[in-house]
Amino acid sequence: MVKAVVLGAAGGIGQPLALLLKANPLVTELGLFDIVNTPGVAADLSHISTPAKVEGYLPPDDGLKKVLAGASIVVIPAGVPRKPGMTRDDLFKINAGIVKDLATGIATTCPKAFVLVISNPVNSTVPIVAEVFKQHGVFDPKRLFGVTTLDVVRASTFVAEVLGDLSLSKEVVVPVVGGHSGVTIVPLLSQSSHPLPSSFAKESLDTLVNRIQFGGDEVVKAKNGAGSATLSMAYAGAEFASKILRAVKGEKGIVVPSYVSVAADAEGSAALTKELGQELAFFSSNVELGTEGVVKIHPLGKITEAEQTLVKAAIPELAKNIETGINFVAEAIKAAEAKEPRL
Ligand SMILES: NC(=O)c1ccc[n+]([C@@H]2O[C@H](COP(=O)([O-])OP(=O)(O)OC[C@H]3O[C@@H](n4cnc5c(N)ncnc54)[C@H](O)[C@@H]3O)[C@@H](O)[C@H]2O)c1
Ligand SMILES: O=C(O)C[C@H](O)C(=O)O
Repeated sequence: MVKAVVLGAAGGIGQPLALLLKANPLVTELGLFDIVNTPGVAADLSHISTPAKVEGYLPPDDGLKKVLAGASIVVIPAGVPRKPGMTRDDLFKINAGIVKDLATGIATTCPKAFVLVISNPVNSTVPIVAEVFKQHGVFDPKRLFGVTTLDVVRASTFVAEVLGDLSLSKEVVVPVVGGHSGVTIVPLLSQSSHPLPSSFAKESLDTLVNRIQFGGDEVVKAKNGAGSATLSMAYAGAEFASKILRAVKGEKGIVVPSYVSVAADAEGSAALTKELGQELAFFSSNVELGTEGVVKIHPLGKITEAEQTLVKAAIPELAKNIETGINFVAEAIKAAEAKEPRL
C-alpha cells in the first residue's frame, strides 16, 4: 500500500498535483488536506478511473491526524504564493508557521514518511521541517526533500528552446544546484546532457542562466497578482514524487537534484563541503535515491569558472536562509517554554 498525502491540496498547486498523483499507478491511497475545499476536490478526483482511493480532510475533527495516518509520502504545497514585487523570503512570515504546524503533525503521526517540501521559501522551510522533527526526536535526513525540480524542468525546457527543438525537453538533463530562490539557483549548463552550441555567445549564456534563476518571476509577472507557478510546479512535484516512489519500490540509479540535509550522507557531504569551501547544513545537489530515501549526495564535479562564481554568490544567501529557518523553530520552542515552563 502506498498512501500519498497532499497538504494544501485545494490550492493552485495542490489540485493539479493531486490529479497527477491520482493518475500515478504507484499510488494506492491519496489523502488530501487543506483549510478549505478538500471534500469537493476529493469527491471530484474520486470519480477518476485509477486505483487510488481518495479522501479529503479539513482541520476540524483531527483532520490533519487522520489524513497523515499511514502516509508513505507527504507533499507540502500549503502556504501563500508571491505577488509581483515580492521575493520568496517575503513569504516567510506566513509560510514558516504553516509549515511548522504541518511538520509537527507529520512528526507525531507518520514520522517515517518521505516529506517533500514545496512551500516557499524552500531554502528556509526545509530547515524548519528538520528542526521540528529533531525537536520530536524523529529526524531522518534521508527522508526530507526540498522540491527544486521546477528549476530542473525549466532548465531542460529553456535549453531545448535554445537548441531549437522542444521535443528534446524531456531528454535534456541539466543539474541545477544550490537552493531555490534567485541567485541560489545555480544551473550547471556545462554538465547539460545536450551541450549548447559552441557558437553560443557569453551574453546569451548569461541570459539563459538568468532566465533559469528568475523563471519564477516570469510567471509571477505574467499572472499579474494572481499567484505564481502552479501547473508547471504540479508537474515538477509529481515527477519528483514519482521518482521517490520508484526508488522506494527498488528501481536503482535514480539521480535527481534536491535540496537536502547534508547529514543524509556524511561522505558525500564532506566532498561537497570541500568543493564549496564551507559547510552548509542544506544544499541542493544531485542526489541518488534508494528504498530508504537519500543514498548518496553527489559532489558538483567539474564546473566552469563562471559556474564557480555563481556557486560562490549562492553560498552566503543560502547560509542566511538556513539560519532563518533554524532560528524560527528555536524561537518558537523558547516562546512555548516561556508560556508553559517544564517542571
Ligand atoms: N518549490 C517550488 O518550486 C514552488 C513553485 C511554485 C510555488 N511554490 C510555493 O508553493 C506554495 C503554494 O503555492 P500555490 O500557488 O499553490 O498557492 P495557493 O494559495 O493557490 O494554495 C495554497 C493552499 O494552501 C492552503 N493552506 C494555507 N494554510 C494551510 C494550512 N495551515 N494547512 C493546509 N493548507 C493550507 C490554502 O488554503 C491554499 O489552498 C507557495 O508558498 C508558493 O510560493 C513553490
Ligand atoms: O516564483 C515563485 O514564487 C514560485 C516558485 O518558487 C517558482 O519558482 O516558480
